[in-house]
Amino acid sequence: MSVKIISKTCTGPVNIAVIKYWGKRDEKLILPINASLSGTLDQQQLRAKTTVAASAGFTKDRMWLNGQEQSLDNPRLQNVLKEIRRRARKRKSGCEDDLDMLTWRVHICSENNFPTAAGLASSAAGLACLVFSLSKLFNVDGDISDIARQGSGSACRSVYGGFVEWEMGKEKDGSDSVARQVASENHWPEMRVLILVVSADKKHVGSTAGMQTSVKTSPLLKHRAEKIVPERMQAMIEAIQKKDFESFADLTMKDSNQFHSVCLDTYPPISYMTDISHKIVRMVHAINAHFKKSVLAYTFDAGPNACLYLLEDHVPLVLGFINHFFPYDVNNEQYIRGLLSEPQKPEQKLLNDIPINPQPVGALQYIIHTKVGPGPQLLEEEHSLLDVSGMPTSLINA
Ligand SMILES: Nc1ncnc2c1ncn2[C@@H]1O[C@H](COP(=O)(O)OP(=O)(O)OP(=O)(O)O)[C@@H](O)[C@H]1O
Ligand SMILES: C[C@@](O)(CCOP(=O)(O)OP(=O)(O)O)CC(=O)O
Repeated sequence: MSVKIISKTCTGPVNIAVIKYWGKRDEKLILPINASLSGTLDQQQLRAKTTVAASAGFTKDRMWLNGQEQSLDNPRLQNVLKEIRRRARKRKSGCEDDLDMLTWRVHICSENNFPTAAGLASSAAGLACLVFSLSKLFNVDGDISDIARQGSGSACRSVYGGFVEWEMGKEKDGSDSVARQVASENHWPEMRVLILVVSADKKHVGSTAGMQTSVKTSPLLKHRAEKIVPERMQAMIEAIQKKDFESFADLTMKDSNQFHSVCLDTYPPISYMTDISHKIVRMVHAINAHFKKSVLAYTFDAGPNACLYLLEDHVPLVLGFINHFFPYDVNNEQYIRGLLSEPQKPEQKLLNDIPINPQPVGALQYIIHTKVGPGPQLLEEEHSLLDVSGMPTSLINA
């Protein structure tokens, strides 16, 4: 007789911060030195998908990512598993069909439908999805953002949809360093996001190591955390609540610029943005100058890729500008991915006003057109990535 397997499959979203998290006050619990705020992106375009299964028949915890077995030795993954089991035990809710699932080992299988470890926040989507899936498996309810936070700081914001704040908190045990939804994905339905992928290569300094060096060496980071971010968070929350795009955009760009200034203020310095990233910055400011107001905002994480926030009405013209300054290979049918929108060619006299030379074909690899979306989703059993024996349905990169 085969041993019973209980499993859950979920998807989890990426989030892109508009007020950046950079720096920890506690490395193990992952407690930040400042609050942060992000938009959760729609899972139609970017998502992690994870199946977690528990069975008395499994001999050890195992994990597969994008078709390859991974070690679960990683302390962050261990902390997440430990914390989920602890919470399930505490709530006495870990039992299903009167079986003590909490002593069972788990199998985890996950895949991302976008490049992993390429500055597109795969860790945030992946860890939020993992924690959400485990919470469904072990019937842990209530806020799980503090568990996701222990997997990767920014992951705590991906457990909610819409616009999400990660409160810095003050407690030593991290109990008040949690994510909170500022506005749902339905609050500002016109908000769109264009991700300009400059490079999908692995970054040379990871966020974890980069922010450790910044905390140790950057006086600007200290000033930012103490003096700048608290006010900026208030202003950003207000801008979102009022749907004031200009304020939202200005704050977003200033915060991205300050985060990258902190990186340069780090010793030795860290530079994530490339020449192409800086040309995107110039293009955005030129477009905003043309409109005589901010209609477009850039933000860059720990890599060269730009994330542009804008309102739906401006997407066609902005895509037209991007195609002019960053021309693409016309044979590349996959250049603009995601939501459909026909680029609108800007008038020549308008382009003449912008003192940027068009870049050679290939400066941008591709563009993802998406919007703000909901938090993690529970899927039906038929979507499982594990078969009836608890092994991955496909061991080839899915
Ligand atoms: N679906 C997933 N499930 C579990 N863990 C994942 C998943 N996707 C990514 N990860 C973990 O996140 C790591 C990548 O994180 P890393 O911070 O290097 O890149 P990133 O999140 O794509 O970029 P960034 O944080 O700069 O936006 C992977 O090596 C893996 O350990
Ligand atoms: C630049 C950022 O994207 C940094 C993200 O850092 P991580 O959350 O990846 O770092 P760890 O907590 O060490 O896992 C800014 C942000 O998302 O707020």
